[in-house]
Amino acid sequence: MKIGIIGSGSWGTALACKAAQAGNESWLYCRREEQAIALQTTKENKEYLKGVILPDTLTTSSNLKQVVQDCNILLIVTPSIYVRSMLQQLRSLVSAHTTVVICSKGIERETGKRLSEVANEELGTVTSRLAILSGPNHAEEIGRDLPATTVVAATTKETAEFIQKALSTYNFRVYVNEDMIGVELAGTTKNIIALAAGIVDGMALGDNCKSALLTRGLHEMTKFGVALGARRETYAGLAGMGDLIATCMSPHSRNRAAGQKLADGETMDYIMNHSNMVVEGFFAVKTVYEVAKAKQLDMPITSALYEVLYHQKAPKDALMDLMGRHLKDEMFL
Ligand SMILES: NC(=O)c1ccc[n+]([C@@H]2O[C@H](COP(=O)([O-])OP(=O)(O)OC[C@H]3O[C@@H](n4cnc5c(N)ncnc54)[C@H](O)[C@@H]3O)[C@@H](O)[C@H]2O)c1
Ligand SMILES: O=P(O)(O)OC[C@H](O)CO
Repeated sequence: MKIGIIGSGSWGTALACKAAQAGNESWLYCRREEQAIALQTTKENKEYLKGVILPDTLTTSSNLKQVVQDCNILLIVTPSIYVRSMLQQLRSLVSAHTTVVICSKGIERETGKRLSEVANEELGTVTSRLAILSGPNHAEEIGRDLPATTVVAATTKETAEFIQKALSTYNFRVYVNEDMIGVELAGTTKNIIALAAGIVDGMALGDNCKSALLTRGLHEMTKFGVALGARRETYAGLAGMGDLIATCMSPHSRNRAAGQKLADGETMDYIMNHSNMVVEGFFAVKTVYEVAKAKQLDMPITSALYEVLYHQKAPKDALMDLMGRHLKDEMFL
């Protein structure tokens, strides 16, 4: 099978390695021709996934048509802010037999739409085979072929199982889940909690505090997802709790690291302008905050982080406000 990967950052590169390892013809699209040539000749993506040797069955190209033509599966792995414009470029190249899988984690900033909704708007007249892939997946570890799992949810179970078979390897176990909304929103909202987890680490608030943040964070993620049509059970699975743990605990997480830098006194503007890597939680917090407000959902951690990131509230004041909230029943959604 031919698998095209759109986005040659760390996750796109790691997924391209997996697609090749699973026995497929793997085509990685690079926006810049010099990057495509560098990756092909050095067999390494030094900028985004240093130290991972690219397999010989992985081809890089800056020619979008060459990558997309006759693809059975197309993985979309750009940062969420570029997904719509990328899908618009793909519309004339994708055919009815192409399965399009969104692997980015986020929701559209301007509209609050899920990326699979955006994909349906942009490609729905061309293909109905749309899917989401999400889970506890640090590119650095998957690139090194450490054992990992992920979840795929699609418009039909048959489509999800098709992707499952195409991408699974002896060390990469792909599960399917019927809840597209939950898989997608869990992957988006865990980045918000990961930013907060980095602040907790940076302020040395301790393990009790961090585990409280993760637990109450999962509660808040679930509340948001269920209000938007997700299934509660999804949040106890790999795309929910699994990814929350991976992102909040890992030294690889860019979201967690950004939170830690904030606690160390760097500004969010500085952090965003001094990294070539995407910090999705920064965008997600604003959009999720606005959607939650419109739906009158009480999202205290998201709201606190929104104040810290967008209105320069001091993290210690946000913490005091969270701890001083009215006392309540733990399970009340
Ligand atoms: N890195 C991971 O471990 C990981 C794992 C799972 C999901 N994701 C998700 O995958 C998505 C991509 O993240 P990443 O980590 O691969 O990216 P990255 O941070 O490693 O790299 C940034 C990417 O943005 C691309 N880019 C920059 N400007 C662009 C533009 N104008 N148009 C299109 N692309 C542009 C760059 O080419 C590069 O591919 C994100 O939504 C992220 O949350 C990442
Ligand atoms: O490095 P982060 O924080 O973008 O997280 C990467 C993945 O989403 C972890 O599953």
